[in-house]
Amino acid sequence: MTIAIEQPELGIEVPTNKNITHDPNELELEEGFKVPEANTFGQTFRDYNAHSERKESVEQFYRLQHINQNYDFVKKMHEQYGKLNRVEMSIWECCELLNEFVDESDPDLDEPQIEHLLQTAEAIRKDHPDEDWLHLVGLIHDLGKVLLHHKFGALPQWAVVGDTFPVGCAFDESCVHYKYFKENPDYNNPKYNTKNGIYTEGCGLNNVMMSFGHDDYMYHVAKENKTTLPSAGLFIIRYHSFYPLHRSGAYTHLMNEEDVENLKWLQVFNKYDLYSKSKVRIDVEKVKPYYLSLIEKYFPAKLKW
Ligand SMILES: O[C@H]1[C@H](O)[C@@H](O)[C@H](O)[C@@H](O)[C@H]1O
Ligand SMILES: [Fe+2]
Ligand SMILES: [Fe+2]
Repeated sequence: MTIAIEQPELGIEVPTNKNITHDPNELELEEGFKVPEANTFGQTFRDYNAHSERKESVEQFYRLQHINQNYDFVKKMHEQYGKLNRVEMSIWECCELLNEFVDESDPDLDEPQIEHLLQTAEAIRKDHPDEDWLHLVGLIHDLGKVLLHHKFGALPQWAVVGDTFPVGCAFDESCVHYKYFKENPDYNNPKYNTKNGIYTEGCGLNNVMMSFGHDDYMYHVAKENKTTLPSAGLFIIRYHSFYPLHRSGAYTHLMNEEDVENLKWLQVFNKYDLYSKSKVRIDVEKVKPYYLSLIEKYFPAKLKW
């Protein structure tokens, strides 16, 4: 059974001066979550053109992602990874497997993924203490990155992380490092390179095939293992990397009414996913009992992955 939740009142929450803390390494959780002015490298968040030690490697990541993620590739990956016949494990075991990975697409973070999961979840918990389902979504939203692990065939980073976008219709110019799509075989394919491509206006995101990666995979894992998370929670997991939509407002012509409602929660979530990235460590052992209780509430003890 899926648990019903109320809609949030606000859409996007932009950083305001009132909430800014001046030390980027300080994750201030005392009086609500404060949006930092800069990331750990002293740059604005998600500035893909800023000169930083990660700029070149992040750009090379997007080059490969944009060349390789086409309609046929995504279809093939759904067939291979949709079966969930690789591993049986609990949600917490998966969190621990992520310990060794650093996301090569991320200009704002070079910490192991488990830190990011807890930082996101704890920041949400501070501001929305009663939405326990949203705390859990914070903890699990990036678990699909386990596809990088050798137990899952050690997929290349371009098949797992980075922003996502629909395949089967034209790539939108708001995508990060858009220029590299010109080398994608779908770019010149008339079947796939018009505004709607193979889709129809208002068809609903559920009918749109997204580039393959950790979002869609984790959505599938949660759904097939019969989570009781509300539909907004599943929507957040599935589309949290779809920045062209939730940040730039592209592809809205493909949404239906349900998507419009769910998008409000995704925009609440995004603030914590993005701006909680920092060098401040969370004491895992201290918060673990709380998260284990949430996992027990919303998931079976073992899941098929
Ligand atoms: O680099 C990041 C990272 O891979 C995140 O997990 C993803 O959700 C973002 O969209 C992406 O920009
Ligand atoms: Fe993510
Ligand atoms: Fe994340």
